[in-house]
Amino acid sequence: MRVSVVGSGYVGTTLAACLADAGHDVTAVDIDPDVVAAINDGHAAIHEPGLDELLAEHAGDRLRATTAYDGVPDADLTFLAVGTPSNSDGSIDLAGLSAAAETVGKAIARASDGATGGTGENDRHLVVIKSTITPGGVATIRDAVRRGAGPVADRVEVATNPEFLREGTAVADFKQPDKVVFGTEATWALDRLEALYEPLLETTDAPVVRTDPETAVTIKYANNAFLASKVSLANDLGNVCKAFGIDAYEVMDAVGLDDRIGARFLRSGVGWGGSCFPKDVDALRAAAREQGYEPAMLDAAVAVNDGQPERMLELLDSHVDVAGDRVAVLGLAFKPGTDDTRNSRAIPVIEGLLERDAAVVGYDPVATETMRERFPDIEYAESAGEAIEGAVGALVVTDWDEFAALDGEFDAMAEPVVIDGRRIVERREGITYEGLTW
Ligand SMILES: NC(=O)C1=CN([C@@H]2O[C@H](COP(=O)(O)OP(=O)(O)OC[C@H]3O[C@@H](n4cnc5c(N)ncnc54)[C@H](O)[C@@H]3O)[C@@H](O)[C@H]2O)C=CC1
Ligand SMILES: O=C(O)[C@H]1O[C@H](OP(=O)(O)OP(=O)(O)OC[C@H]2O[C@@H](n3ccc(=O)[nH]c3=O)[C@H](O)[C@@H]2O)[C@H](O)[C@@H](O)[C@@H]1O
Repeated sequence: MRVSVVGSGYVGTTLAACLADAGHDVTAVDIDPDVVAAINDGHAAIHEPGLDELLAEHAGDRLRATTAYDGVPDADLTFLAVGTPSNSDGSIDLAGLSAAAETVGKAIARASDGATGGTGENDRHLVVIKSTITPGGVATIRDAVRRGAGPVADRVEVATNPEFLREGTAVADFKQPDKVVFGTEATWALDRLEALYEPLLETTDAPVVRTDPETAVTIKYANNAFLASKVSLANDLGNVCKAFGIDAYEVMDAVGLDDRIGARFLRSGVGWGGSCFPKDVDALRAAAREQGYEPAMLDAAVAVNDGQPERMLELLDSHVDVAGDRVAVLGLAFKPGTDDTRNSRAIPVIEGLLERDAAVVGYDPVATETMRERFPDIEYAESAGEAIEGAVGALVVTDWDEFAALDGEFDAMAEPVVIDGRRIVERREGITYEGLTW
């Protein structure tokens, strides 16, 4: 099938590359010429394991990138995968997505040249919202597409198909999803979505949920809200464990054996960050409040999460006064496997250290440059060993595997105080080790 994907970030590029890999003919559209050039060159503008290999294989063949929307009218489906950032009150900002939606509509209208006839399947256009939007946003985006399409608006259908991939494992998650959700009430649109996904679903047992567009996007929010709250509950329980000197990991490993609970997303520590959990939980809270409901559990999940970085800093304070001294922050990305630092827990940790007048040195295997934009004045090291050399404290914020291998490097610390926010460094002789919840 012919597919256009508008927006080539973490989701759009993964979607475009995986659909090309599944045999479809894909055009990736982005307003950023550097992103487009990178894809056409066979690599991604972002760090995502497995993505460069797919782009190298398919770019220039079944996958092309462009800043133009010319390919949209000929596509069987057009995905919208543009970002939906937060407004200051937590609600989502649909401006970018609406602009892209309207441009898609205009491209369809231009190609139709004002013709309004034809109700056959091939005269219809299917626009699929991949971006995460609240239920009320579906009508906003549908209106934007139809406004752009003008005289041919009634030939354009808008469906939703929320995405559940995680950064760092995006390609694997897209190819082996836990579920696929289609949100449309038009039979022909559902048929097209099913035909598109057929080669992907052949290789998985993933169940398909078919529902209306608004329910589909609500499933996405409920999913993220549940996972974020699950981690927050693990953190709340973890803080209780720490108060009793009990290892929260031993406790939660056992709790996770109950399959009503499940073993995943029970890792306590410095909390959740990233471009999605914080944004999506806030958007759902804002949307609920707008409807007159205060979502107490979600409010609490955020409050627990916001408290974890400060707990980490207080543990450091209990061992050493860092004013004027070097302190290493190990890990800047919001999770391992990505260069994304959006809402990384490293941000409040660095801010807290700067408030304490520490000389902060950050290290991350891939996310240094993105963090440098936010904190241009702190020092950045080339390795974890270099970062901790001469430091009076090391705060572990991201669970990169390489931190587990640190050993003799700790000998070069001025004071070997290690506060581990991710349970990645092992307790050992010669260092003062504190786990956040163990
Ligand atoms: N990052 C993730 O792991 C996941 C993100 N999502 C959702 O998917 C959406 C996209 O997220 P990301 O890929 O992380 O965003 P991103 O910020 O990485 O990428 C968005 C891309 O859209 C482009 N863009 C902006 N306006 C455009 C326009 N008018 N026309 C064409 N391109 C345009 C930007 O240049 C950028 O390359 C968001 O709604 C997000 O909540 C959903 C599941 C997972
Ligand atoms: O909507 C989205 O964009 C995506 O958000 C999350 O994916 P992502 O943010 O990429 O990464 P996660 O693996 O979920 O981690 C999120 C944060 O939670 C933290 N986390 C996760 C699991 C855990 O047990 N403990 C924990 O602290 C991670 O360190 C990270 O900071 C969801 O897991 C995806 O299903 C969803 O598609």
